[in-house]
This record gives sequence, C-alpha cells and structure tokens, in this order.
Amino acid sequence: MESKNTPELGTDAEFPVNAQEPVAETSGSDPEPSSEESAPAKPARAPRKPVARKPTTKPAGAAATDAPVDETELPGAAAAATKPSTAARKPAAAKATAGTTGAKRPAARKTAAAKTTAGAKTPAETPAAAKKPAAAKKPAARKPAARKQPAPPPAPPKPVVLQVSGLEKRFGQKVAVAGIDLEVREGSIYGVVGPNGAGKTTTLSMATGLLRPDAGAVTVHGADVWGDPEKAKRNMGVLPDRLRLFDRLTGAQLLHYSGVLRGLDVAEVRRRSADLVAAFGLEEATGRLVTDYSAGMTKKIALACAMIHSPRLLVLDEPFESVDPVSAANVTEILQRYVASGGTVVLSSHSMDLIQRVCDTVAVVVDGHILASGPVDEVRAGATLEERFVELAGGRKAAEGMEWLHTFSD
Ligand SMILES: Nc1ncnc2c1ncn2[C@@H]1O[C@H](COP(=O)(O)OP(=O)(O)OP(=O)(O)O)[C@@H](O)[C@H]1O
Repeated sequence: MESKNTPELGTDAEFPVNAQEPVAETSGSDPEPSSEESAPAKPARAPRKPVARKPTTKPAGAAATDAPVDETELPGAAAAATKPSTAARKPAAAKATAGTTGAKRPAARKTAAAKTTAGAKTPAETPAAAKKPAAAKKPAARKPAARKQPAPPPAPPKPVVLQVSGLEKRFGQKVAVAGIDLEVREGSIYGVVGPNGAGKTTTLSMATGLLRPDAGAVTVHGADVWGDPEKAKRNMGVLPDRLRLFDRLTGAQLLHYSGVLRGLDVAEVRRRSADLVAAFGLEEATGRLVTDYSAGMTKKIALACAMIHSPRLLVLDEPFESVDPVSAANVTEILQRYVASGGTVVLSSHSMDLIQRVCDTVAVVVDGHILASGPVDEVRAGATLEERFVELAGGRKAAEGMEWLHTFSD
C-alpha cells in the first residue's frame, strides 16, 4: 500500500446511524368481512336439540366473545373458554368428516355438518335452517372479487452511492487491478471477495482515496474522490487493511481525535464514544494504548473510529478478520441497522458464509478483474457462494507433493 490512512478533515452533515429504527410492520387492515363471513359457525348440537335452544337477541359473534361460557355445556373446556364459537364448531366439523365415511350417521347430522363448512348461521336460525338443504346456499361467491388488489408498481432503484469506473493499478510489472467497475446503491451491503492477492485491498484503497489509480474514476454521492476529495470523503468512513492507526494513543484518545477531526464537538464525541465502546465490548480497554490491543481489539477500535462521524458510506476492508464470533455478530447487527436507516456498506471478506448471510450484492475479484457480480443469490446460482467462489477462482489445488511434510525431522 502506498498511501496512509490519514484522518480527513471536514465538517460533516451528521447522519445519525440509528436515527430510524426499522419499523415493525403492522398488519394491514383487511376489509371488514360480511356478517355472514365473520359469524362463527353454529354450535354443533343446535340441530340435535332444536327445542332446547331459545332464540337470542345477540348476534352470534357477540355471543361468542361476551357471553360467559358454561363449561359443562362445551366439550374441551379450557380452549373453548377463549374461543367458544370455534370450540363449538369443532365437534360438528368432526362429524362432517365422520358423516362422509360412517354409514350409520343420521341424515340430519350430515346436513348440519354441510352447513358448518358452507356458511355459518346464528344459533337462532339453526333449527329452521337445519331442515333446508345446505346446497341451496352459496354465500362465499362474493369474497374473492372484493379482496383482489392491483400489483404494486416496482420500487424505483435506490441512488448510486459509490461509482467505480475502469479502475486500474500496476505496481511495477504486477498488474494489481485491471479495470474494475462497481456500482453500489444506497442501503446495500456490498461484498467484495477474491483470493489472496486478487486486488481487493488495492481496489478499496483507490475507491476511498487512499491510493491514486493509474486509470479510472471514483465518485461518492456524485463527488469525485480525486477531483473533490474533501466533499467525497466527508460522507465516508474507512476501515483500511493493514491498519495504520495512531497506536501510541489510548482507545479513548483515538476515538476522541477521530471524532473531533471530523468536526464533532467534544460532548458529542464523548457520547458517541461511550456508545461505540459499549457496542464493541471495549469498555475495559479504552484507557490502554492501542499498540497493546489484540488484533481483534485493534480491528474493533478502528471500526469504531470509522463510524464515529456517522458517514453515509462505510468502506471496510476485512472488518471481521480476527474478530471473535460474538463481536462479529454485534458488528453484523450494527451494520444491518445502519443500512436499514439508509447507510451503505462495502466490505471485503474471506468468509463466504458471512458474505452470503450479510450482503445483498457481491463482486468476485480474481487477478484484478471482476469475474462475477450482482445479487448474491444470482452470483451463487443455486450453489453456495463458497462453491461458486472456488469455481470462479480456478478450483482447488490437489493436495499432492510435499511428502517431506510427512517424514518428520526427528
Ligand atoms: N504497494 C504495493 N507494492 C507492490 N505490490 C503491491 C502493493 N500492494 C499490492 N501489491 C500487489 O498487488 C496485488 C493485489 O494485492 P491486494 O493487496 O490488493 O490483494 P488482496 O485481494 O487484498 O489480497 P488479500 O486477500 O491477501 O488481502 C498483489 O499481487 C500484491 O502483491
């Protein structure tokens, strides 16, 4: 890498990371069903004891929910107490089934069972209705037409946040990046995968203004990363690979300077630092020098520094490398909530499983070229992303040779 991860100055328009919590969907309000549709089926015994049932003034639905339940009258008492009408229907339904197979069932029961499935009546109507043939009634015919909805129009595409066009980079004779194009849209978690030395870090370094390309262009929210770097970098948070941190600072100091250099006031930096430190589980480490952190802790404090100014775009080179599974799950959740509120993430990783779970879009980079890109499900084409990756990357090398490894030197 040629360039340094120098903190960029700028006065950010703030973009609260969790400003908008994803709102839980509430169920839509269905059109009120007709009284005929909504009325619970009549109690099964009604046809059998017509003289014992007095007509009631309450509608069947009200009676089902309001009237105290006489447990001696309803079989299956506990469940029936909350849904008396349903419970009452069950024996009739059972009889309906039995009635179709049992030769000894009386004809009256078959009629009642048929009515239970065809359409419900109030108990008051039951005795009379029981005498009529069920086939005469066709109440359900109106229902499908009333519920038909026109298909919603397709959502317009989200705005492009990061546009990478024709990027090229050569180190001496080595072509690291040979013409890469990426288009990352708002609200996306875009994964960049590829074998070691494929050109991922070189690409992301050029995309974030850390490394000058030999050819190509990069814009962030329309601002040219090389033509107007201050504007382009203002809305960007970067976790570079091969971390170059001011590691003679404590974690707290590093967060402080990362926030202040991004234009946040001290009180806000303190508040956000506390949130980030808690989210990444670094409470015990903030007073220690970053140079004494473990690899995973270093990665997490660098991630926190990339997020503290609430950028609209996060570009993270291997954010999960060295990070323990619990912390990785926390980071994943933080990123998912961030994109749900309108943020955008580009990340590289060697974990195909993680990319498949977390990212909506992926680009497979091999030898400085993109060999496949698009929605994760399209790229993996029915296989796992790992299988597809291995196929694109040229397959596995057979584990031949190296017999010397099995001879042991002692
Ligand atoms: N500063 C540099 N000087 C010389 N060669 C470089 C430099 N940076 C990268 N390269 C070469 O460019 C190629 C791409 O490297 P890069 O770091 O982009 O790969 P990568 O896909 O990120 O790999 P990894 O997954 O191992 O991190 C490699 O062959 C690497 O040796």
